[in-house]
Amino acid sequence: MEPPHSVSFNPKGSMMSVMSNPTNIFWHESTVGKTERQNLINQQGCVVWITGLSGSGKSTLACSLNRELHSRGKLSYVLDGDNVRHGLNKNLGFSPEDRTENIRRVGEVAKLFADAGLICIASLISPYRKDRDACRAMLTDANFIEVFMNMSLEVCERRDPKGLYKLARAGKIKGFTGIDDPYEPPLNCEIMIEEKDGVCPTPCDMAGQVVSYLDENGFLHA
Ligand SMILES: Nc1ncnc2c1ncn2[C@@H]1O[C@H](COP(=O)(O)OS(=O)(=O)O)[C@@H](OP(=O)(O)O)[C@H]1O
Ligand SMILES: Nc1ncnc2c1ncn2[C@@H]1O[C@H](COP(=O)(O)OP(=O)(O)O)[C@@H](O)[C@H]1O
Repeated sequence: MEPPHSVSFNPKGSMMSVMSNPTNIFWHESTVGKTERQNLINQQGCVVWITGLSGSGKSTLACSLNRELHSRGKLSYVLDGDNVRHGLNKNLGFSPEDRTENIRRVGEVAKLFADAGLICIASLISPYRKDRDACRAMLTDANFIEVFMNMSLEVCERRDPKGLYKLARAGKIKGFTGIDDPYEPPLNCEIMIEEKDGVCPTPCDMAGQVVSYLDENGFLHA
C-alpha cells in the first residue's frame, strides 16, 4: 500500500499537526500484502462508488449488490452515507465543506477496505465531482468503479421515502441536493443505471449490471 500524507503524533499520542509532507512519522510496511489477501479470498479488492440524488436508489442497489456478491461467495461491505453519518461522520452536516470532508473520510475508509481485498460499496450522494475524483485518485484508476444513478429529479421527488424533498420544497430544509444545492453528474463513470422507456430497472437488474462489470473486469477472481 502507498504511504499517504499524514498526521503527526507526539509521544503521548495527541495530534500535533496535519501536513502533506510529514516529518518524524514513517510508513510501516506489512509483511502480508494485498495480493496474498486477495489470493486467500479469490477476488480483487476495489471500490464501487454509487453516486446520485437522494431517492435515486443508491442504498437499494448497494444492498442488492451486497447480497448478490455474498451469494456468490464474494466478500463485500457497504459504506452508506446515512449510516456513516451516525458514527464516523456524526460531526458533519451538509455545508459544501462538510460534504467534502464526508466524502474524503469515506474515500479513505473505502481505500482501506479495498486494500484488505474486499469489494467496498460506497453509496453516498457525493454531489461534487471534484470530491469523487479525489477518491478515485486515492486508488489505482481501474479499482475505482463509479456508478451513476441517473434518475431524474422528478422520479426521486415522486419517491421521496423520507419526506425530505417535501420539506426542502417548503423551505424547511436549506441546501438540499437537487433543490437548492447542486448535483454534478459524472462525466466518465464506469456504469450508468437509468430508466429505459420510462421504466426503472429492478434492484436485481441493477445489481446484475454491476456484477457483470466486476466479472468482466476480473474482480471476482484473484
Ligand atoms: N441537505 C441535504 N441534502 C441532501 N441529503 C440530505 C440533506 N439533509 C439530510 N439529507 C439526508 O442525508 C443523506 C445524504 O447523506 P450523504 O452522506 O450521502 O450526503 S453527501 O454525500 O455528503 O452529500 C440523504 O440520504 P439518501 O436519501 O439516502 O441519499 C438524506 O436522507
Ligand atoms: N429500482 C427501483 N425500482 C423501484 N423503486 C426503487 C428502486 N430503487 C429504489 N427504489 C425505491 O426508491 C426509494 C429510494 O431508494 P433508496 O435506495 O433509499 O435511494 P437513495 O439511497 O438514493 O436515497 C425507496 O423507497 C426504494 O424502495
